[in-house]
Amino acid sequence: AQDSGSLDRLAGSLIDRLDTADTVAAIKWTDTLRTGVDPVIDDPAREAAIYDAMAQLGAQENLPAPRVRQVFEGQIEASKIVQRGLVTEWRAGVAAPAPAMDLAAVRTVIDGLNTDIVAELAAEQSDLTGPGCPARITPVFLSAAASHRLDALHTAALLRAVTPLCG
Ligand SMILES: C=C(O[C@@H]1C=C(C(=O)O)C=C[C@H]1O)C(=O)O
Repeated sequence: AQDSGSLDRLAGSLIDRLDTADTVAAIKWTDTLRTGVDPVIDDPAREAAIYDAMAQLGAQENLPAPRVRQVFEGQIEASKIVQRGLVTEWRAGVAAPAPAMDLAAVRTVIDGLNTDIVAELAAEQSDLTGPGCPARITPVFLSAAASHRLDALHTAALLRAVTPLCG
């Protein structure tokens, strides 16, 4: 697809997924306030389950497993950039928001967005290949970041999420 409307949809899904990091961080921080145990940002078992499920889903769309893996590494690392950044602010005394849902519920939201991202990757294959890809997609994502009023932390994380899209 050549219209940037569909790249906008992919940008929206990446930003929606990044938004979930705020909720996940607030859940983990609330646990920390209750238990005194440092928040654990990394959950390797959950990450492995995502990589497996998305590789299988991608295969149905003819997306190579290494490509799907790289894209989701980008999404997961981006989430962790936001979570670590927010926890650092909260540790420094900034008030954390009360989480709007529990971890199981937000993970269900993330699962849905993961599925959307695979479908959009498959649909946008032609826009996401070739040497012109970074120059073509970066402005779309930066303008989506601006229109969603992402702060510096979320914009930096979004760029991490965008980096592996060109493949
Ligand atoms: C979002 C979470 O935090 C981290 C990021 C993940 C992700 O982006 O999917 C998965 C597991 C954790 O390493 C979570 O724990 O669910």
